[in-house]
Amino acid sequence: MSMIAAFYSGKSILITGATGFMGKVLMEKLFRTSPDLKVIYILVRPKAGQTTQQRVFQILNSKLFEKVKEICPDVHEKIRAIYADLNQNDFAISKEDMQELLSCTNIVFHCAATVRFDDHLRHAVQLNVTATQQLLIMASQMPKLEAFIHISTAFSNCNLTHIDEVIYPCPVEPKKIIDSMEWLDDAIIDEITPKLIGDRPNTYTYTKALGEMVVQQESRNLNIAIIRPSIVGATWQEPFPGWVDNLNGPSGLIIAAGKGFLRSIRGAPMAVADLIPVDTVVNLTLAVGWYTAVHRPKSTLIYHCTSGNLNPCNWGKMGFQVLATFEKVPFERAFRRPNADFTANTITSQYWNAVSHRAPAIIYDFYLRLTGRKPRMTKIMNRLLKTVSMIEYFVNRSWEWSTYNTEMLMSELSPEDQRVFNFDVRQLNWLEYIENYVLGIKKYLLKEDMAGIPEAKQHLKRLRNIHYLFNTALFLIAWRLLIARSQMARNVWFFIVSFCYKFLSYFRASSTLKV
Ligand SMILES: CCCCCCCCCCCCCCCCCCCCCCCC(=O)SCCNC(=O)CCNC(=O)[C@H](O)C(C)(C)COP(=O)(O)OP(=O)(O)OC[C@H]1O[C@@H](n2cnc3c(N)ncnc32)[C@H](O)[C@@H]1OP(=O)(O)O
Ligand SMILES: NC(=O)C1=CN([C@@H]2O[C@H](COP(=O)(O)OP(=O)(O)OC[C@H]3O[C@@H](n4cnc5c(N)ncnc54)[C@H](OP(=O)(O)O)[C@@H]3O)[C@@H](O)[C@H]2O)C=CC1
Repeated sequence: MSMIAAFYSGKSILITGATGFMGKVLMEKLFRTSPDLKVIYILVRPKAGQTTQQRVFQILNSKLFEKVKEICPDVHEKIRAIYADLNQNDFAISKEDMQELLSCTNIVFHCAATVRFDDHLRHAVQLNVTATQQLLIMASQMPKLEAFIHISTAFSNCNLTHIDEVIYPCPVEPKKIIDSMEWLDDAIIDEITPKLIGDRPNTYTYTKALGEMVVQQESRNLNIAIIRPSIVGATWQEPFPGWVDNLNGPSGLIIAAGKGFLRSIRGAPMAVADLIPVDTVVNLTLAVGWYTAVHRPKSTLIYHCTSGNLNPCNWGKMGFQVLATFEKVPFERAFRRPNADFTANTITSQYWNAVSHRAPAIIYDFYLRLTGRKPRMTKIMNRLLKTVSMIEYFVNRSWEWSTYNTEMLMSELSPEDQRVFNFDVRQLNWLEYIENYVLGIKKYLLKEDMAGIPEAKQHLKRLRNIHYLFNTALFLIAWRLLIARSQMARNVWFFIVSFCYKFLSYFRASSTLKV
């Protein structure tokens, strides 16, 4: 019997960010392994014309929850969606709902965040810092609370190269930042943002670091733990391999590469690609929830959920395997044949950006214009290159995260818990994982049918022929122009032609002699 699964039975659990990538997988695993849990409260806002109830309905009817509905048929009754907006005071939660949350919650998992790299500092602070502070204040009024688990990121201290499982202070106190965001106007915030974030690359990593400081400062006598995952990718094993539902992290770039838009990137092929499957993060999170509540460590423990030090894979190998999978299961209607080249050299990368990304987009838009259609490829390419510029920081460096606490926790688990809540990334086979990831993107994100693979392969063959034709035509035109303008080129040309002629004559003569 799993001790962790048993621990969550009968519990009332509050999850923020449950509609997000990680939140959904967390809920799914909880229901699948502890179907006897009492209730999961989720804080949800209406979005894209959907009410909170409609959003929950959509999640429960997705492929991800198919197994759960067999194991826990009353799952609909065990989810309590509470209307909430984490940007508002008291999260805009009604008095009755707040009362219920405060009096019943046993465990809190705080997953909600803005993960946009370029979010305005005011908004990033509001969600990643102020909301965390407010949630902790709420938590301190929960008499039945056993553990508060905060999800941060392994990149909150990406300005360092070796990162321990400790909280590193930021120069300006989070409280001061929160206060200043209330009265400074946007223009001034824009001006001071680079100074505040310092040697971090974006507002996301900076505000996640501030969020950790807030957790430390507001911890009072709560049992708190912080989890720091690295780059979260598709599921490894559970509930099935390759599940993913958003474009964050590598997923969007794998699509761009598979569709032939993105063929090269400025990145160090030997740098560690610290990906971690989302189900691994969720298993660790649930194990940490159990450990924090039952063992009540004296101080706030931080757990790194990373792969690099235990089972490293680099970007070059990853790109190679992604490309190999495209050969077997290509994406449909590709713009160009896929390539996945990581080049550390800035000039080479700029060259490929011009030749392999911008020029084809301009040529295609020209063709669209000629055929009376609206040009769009240059716009798509600009957006893509903006995204690429934002992730370049992360694919040109390697980090070392110590994992003492995570390994200590692993050793505390019973063999059954180690199996059910497996977060031992040493068991991960990267080649298999990446192949399933690409397949998952094709099925669950692009919603492409496997029956379309022969046609997609045929399309790639046509693209290859067009590529050869185009290159040959380009070469001939360039050569013709060169010959017309330069005596030297003409001499070279006549030399090559006469050499070929002589070679052929010799070959013919020697074969006649033999007969
Ligand atoms: C040839 C080389 C490629 C080879 C590929 C195969 C090799 C193997 C794969 C590996 C590739 C390398 C991947 C590296 C990834 C590394 C990421 C490292 C991150 C570490 C940070 C820490 C991790 C975390 O803690 S947080 C999670 C990460 N967060 C994110 O990923 C968020 C990123 N997104 C943003 O910040 C914004 O969305 C931004 C800035 C990219 C775009 O903002 P903008 O306002 O311009 O547009 P949006 O309104 O947001 O979207 C417009 C449009 O773009 C689509 N889109 C959104 N995000 C992405 C994306 N990541 N990739 C592609 N497309 C994206 C979005 O859906 C919109 O489309 P519409 O059609 O207009 O709706
Ligand atoms: N994905 C990754 O690679 C990594 C993620 N992390 C961390 O993991 C956690 C989860 O990330 P992930 O699931 O990927 O992120 P998502 O962007 O998929 O999910 C974010 C969640 O936060 C919710 N949220 C955002 N703003 C509000 C708001 N104003 N009110 C209520 N809810 C809100 C979103 O709700 P809605 O659906 O309404 O927008 C969504 O449920 C975050 O803390 C992130 O920092 C850490 C390392 C890597």
